[in-house]
Amino acid sequence: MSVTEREWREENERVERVIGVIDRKINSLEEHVSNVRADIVEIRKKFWDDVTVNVDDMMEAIETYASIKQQAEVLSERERSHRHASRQLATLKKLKQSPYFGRIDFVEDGEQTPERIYLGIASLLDEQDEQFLIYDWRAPVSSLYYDYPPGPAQYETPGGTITGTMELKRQYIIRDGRIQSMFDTGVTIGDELLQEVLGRQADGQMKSIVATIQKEQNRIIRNERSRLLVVQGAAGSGKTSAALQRVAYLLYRYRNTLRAEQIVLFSPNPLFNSYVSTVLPELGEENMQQTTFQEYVEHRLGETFRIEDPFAQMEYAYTAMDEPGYDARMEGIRFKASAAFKQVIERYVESLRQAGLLFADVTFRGRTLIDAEQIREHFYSLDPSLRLPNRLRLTAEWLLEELRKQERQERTQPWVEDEIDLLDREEYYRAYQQLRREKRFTAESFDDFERERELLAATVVNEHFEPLRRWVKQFGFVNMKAVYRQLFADPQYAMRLANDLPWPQQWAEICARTVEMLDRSELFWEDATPYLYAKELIEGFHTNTSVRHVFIDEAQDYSPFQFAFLRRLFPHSSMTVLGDLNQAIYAHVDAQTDFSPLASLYEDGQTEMIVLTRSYRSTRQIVEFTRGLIAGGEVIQPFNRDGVKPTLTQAADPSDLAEKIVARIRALQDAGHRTIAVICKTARESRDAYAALSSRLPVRLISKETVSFEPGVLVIPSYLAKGVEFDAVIIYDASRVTYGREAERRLFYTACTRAMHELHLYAVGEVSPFVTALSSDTYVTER
Ligand SMILES: Nc1ncnc2c1ncn2[C@@H]1O[C@H](COP(=O)(O)OP(=O)(O)OP(=O)(O)O)[C@@H](O)[C@H]1O
Repeated sequence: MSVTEREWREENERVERVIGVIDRKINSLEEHVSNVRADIVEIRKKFWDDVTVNVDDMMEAIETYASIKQQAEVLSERERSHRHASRQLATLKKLKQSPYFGRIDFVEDGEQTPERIYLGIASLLDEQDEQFLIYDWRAPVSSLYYDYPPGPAQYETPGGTITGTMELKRQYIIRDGRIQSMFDTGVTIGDELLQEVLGRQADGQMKSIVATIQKEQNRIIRNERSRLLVVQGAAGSGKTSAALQRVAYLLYRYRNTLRAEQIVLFSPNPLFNSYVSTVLPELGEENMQQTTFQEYVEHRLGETFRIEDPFAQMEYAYTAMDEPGYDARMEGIRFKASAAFKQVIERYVESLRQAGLLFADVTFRGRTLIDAEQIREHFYSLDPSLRLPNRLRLTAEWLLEELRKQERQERTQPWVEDEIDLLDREEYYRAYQQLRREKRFTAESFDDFERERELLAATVVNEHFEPLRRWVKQFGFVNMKAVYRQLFADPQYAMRLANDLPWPQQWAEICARTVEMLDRSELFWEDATPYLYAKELIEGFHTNTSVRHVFIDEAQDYSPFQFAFLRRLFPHSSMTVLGDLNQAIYAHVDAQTDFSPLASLYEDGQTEMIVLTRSYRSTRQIVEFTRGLIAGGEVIQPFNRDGVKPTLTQAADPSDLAEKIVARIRALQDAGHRTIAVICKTARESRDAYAALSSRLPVRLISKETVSFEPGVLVIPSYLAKGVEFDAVIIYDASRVTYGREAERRLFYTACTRAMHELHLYAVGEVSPFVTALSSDTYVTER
């Protein structure tokens, strides 16, 4: 629909008018900010002048305290005001560049005239603070824009449903305060704007999509009904984008009660964290907390074990096929992530209520104070109907009491004397002063040398016992490593617990490998969650009660174990879980075919599932190629953006391969592509590719330690490219040797679907059967 000249003029005038208002607001806010800043500097400078520090007299001390407190409160109020104003200023400056991106004219039922609603990244009131010049995209009325074409429409407000008719829906591209283009649209969100947005070059950072959110994505963003929202979405369907806009939405919707740090996003790797970190600031919001499951495990178990990282496990799964024990380890990886093994752990822990829990001696300076056997006897003498964590708490109390007795005896040990003699003068004096203070109100005199030695001895021993008490309070006396080891030490042990459960054939070998690792204080990645789960069942669950929303991206790579775990960790939190089962690349998810294990996490009726099948990232040609790589791919709909077909090039040998790839990269650069990724299957292959290419052109090797990437040419292992995208993707080796086994199909699919504009595959020798099985008109063979 075309927009008339008169309308163009009116719209231009409106933009100018609005920018005028923004300018004036910016000016007055800048003045305010600078005044507040001056206040803060002044208060900080005079902080100690205004308070009379006199702590000798009780009354004066109280006054001094009150005065300090008052000053501190004024200061923190000013600082808060400064932060708030600075944030507002930053948002206004963004609005000045692009005040809004959409308009709807909506006539509410019962009204005569339509209201014009302009949508932008934040609300803006006129100078009288009466009329909205711009509505925040998250305001209830704004959902009309995302959900309906012109015609009958309705939206929800806290007070109920509002119905009416949308008479117009218009979109704008406004840059540097000027309308660059504008169009009216009949369908939900017009193709033109999306074409424009999706056709742009990538710069290594994810973008906000507020102007073009699609209806089905809006359902995810504004969902408030479900405690668990599960999104299964095709590659490039906007799962991550929707998740981040949802964070922004929640921060707006619950702005009086929810803070950014109460939202946690679990991401697949640190690189991804940096990739998405700009979206929320772009929308004028603070970033949520970001972490990875690995980081959490490290935090909990890193002091006890050297834990294999998930990428090392992945590297093993895809490179070690010829090593002895490979099949057993892979079977172990799958089994240890399964619901069956989770049950084994639960049954095992249950059995420990009667017998079998293993303890550690309580030792001090190389001597055993209370041995494991005594602890065991005490523990099992407690009421067996009590839960394990409660019995441990009682045991800890008993141990602390025992320690108190031991501590008293310890004071006469020769080492204590030595230590007292070694106290430097200052410590001695401090101890002396402290003792004097403590004795101030008693009748005893403090002249007695013996008495002084006694008290110093008590202090010294007390200090040395402190870590031991802490250790007891943290249940260090449970020999958790031995408890977990016991499950594998005799292969029959766990099998007896299993009876009806599916069981791995190579269990004996799995057990032997696990024990070997544990004895070296190492933990395979596949053991990390079961170990932690068992530990928590025995000792009581750690919980984080302040977090309100947990987002799990790339959820297909989590085991049911990990989900159950996160659910317990964040008991007061809702969850948004986003994933694509076709991109499940971890060895443990082989057997998992859907997200159904999630359904049991919350009560009935609290879970909702949304499926996204439209893919936005890649051109139509790329989607038509990639969807053929997976079963059921025909449901994936490409967004209709045109590009060149993927190419397949066979090279004669590795040096021919490098030459051809270098030529391709140069051509891609000449065509204006800024981020070009040479995707390899593994880190090992990446190193080879890097060695072959880096002497001929500048390339950057991405490894698991890399924390951010900039535009340019990258060589990257497939599993680190998860979740991110590039203008052009080169598959370094699409041969049968590299991508031939069924287990490699999803890895291959994940790698190919990272491409936005161009996809080029290379192979030395026989081509991967995943490609040759495709219809030959989905790609072009080049020489
Ligand atoms: N509504 C939209 N408007 C504009 N761009 C969009 C929209 N939805 C998605 N995109 C773009 O499509 C690309 C893919 O989005 P995103 O990374 O969120 O998908 P994903 O489902 O998480 O993908 P994957 O599972 O493959 O990692 C991004 O460039 C994103 O900006």
